Amino acid sequence: MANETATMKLLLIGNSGVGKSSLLLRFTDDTFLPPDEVSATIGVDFKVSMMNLHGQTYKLTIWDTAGQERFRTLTSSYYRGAQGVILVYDVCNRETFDALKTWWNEVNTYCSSQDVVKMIVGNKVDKDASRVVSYKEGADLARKLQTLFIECSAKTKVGVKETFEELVEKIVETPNLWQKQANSSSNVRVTAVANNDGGSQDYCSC
Ligand SMILES: Nc1nc2c(ncn2[C@@H]2O[C@H](COP(=O)(O)OP(=O)(O)OP(=O)(O)O)[C@@H](O)[C@H]2O)c(=O)[nH]1
Repeated sequence: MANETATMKLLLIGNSGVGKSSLLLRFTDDTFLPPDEVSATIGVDFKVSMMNLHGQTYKLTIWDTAGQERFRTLTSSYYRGAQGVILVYDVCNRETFDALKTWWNEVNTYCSSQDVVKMIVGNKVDKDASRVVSYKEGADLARKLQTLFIECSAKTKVGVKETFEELVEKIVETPNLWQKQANSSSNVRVTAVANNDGGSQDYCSC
């Protein structure tokens, strides 16, 4: 890849309260707000973060979408042009894990690229005593869907950096995403394609 800043659009989705905004804040500002200072996302918010990976700089625009249905009015526009999607659940809340099926289908419905890289993320592993979804269940689902999986905690920062790095790494290894972006958007400054042979990956829908 050319030594020039490339832009990526990443998305955080999942039920309300799973910790999407907290993960974003931990990653971009290395901060965790106490529960009484956290408010639900209304519509969509986004932050920009630079990442250096293998000598290449990436400008990440990370979109944090509202989990609450009533705020999700512009769904298709969230997904437009996204190269990576992080599907978050709370390891202490089974309903949020079961809801991944719906979120997965939404990604497949709205993502403009078949090759978009998806990652399932189990958050709040610091609350071990309250855990109801095991690591194995998360990993099994990811294996079934042929997608990436990680557990993390926005509170303790365990796994947060790795989440974004693994996702970006996988996007870089998926040349179709870069070629499509370069072809479809003349004002996006991506001048080269990842120099590897990692071809497009098939993701089955559930
Ligand atoms: N213990 C613990 N609490 C967390 C963690 N991540 C988030 N929380 C708490 O979970 C609650 C919801 O977090 P948010 O980041 O607002 O969740 P969200 O998914 O962005 O919610 P919406 O904006 O409604 O979609 C807050 O009280 C956070 O402090 C974590 O890793 N560990």
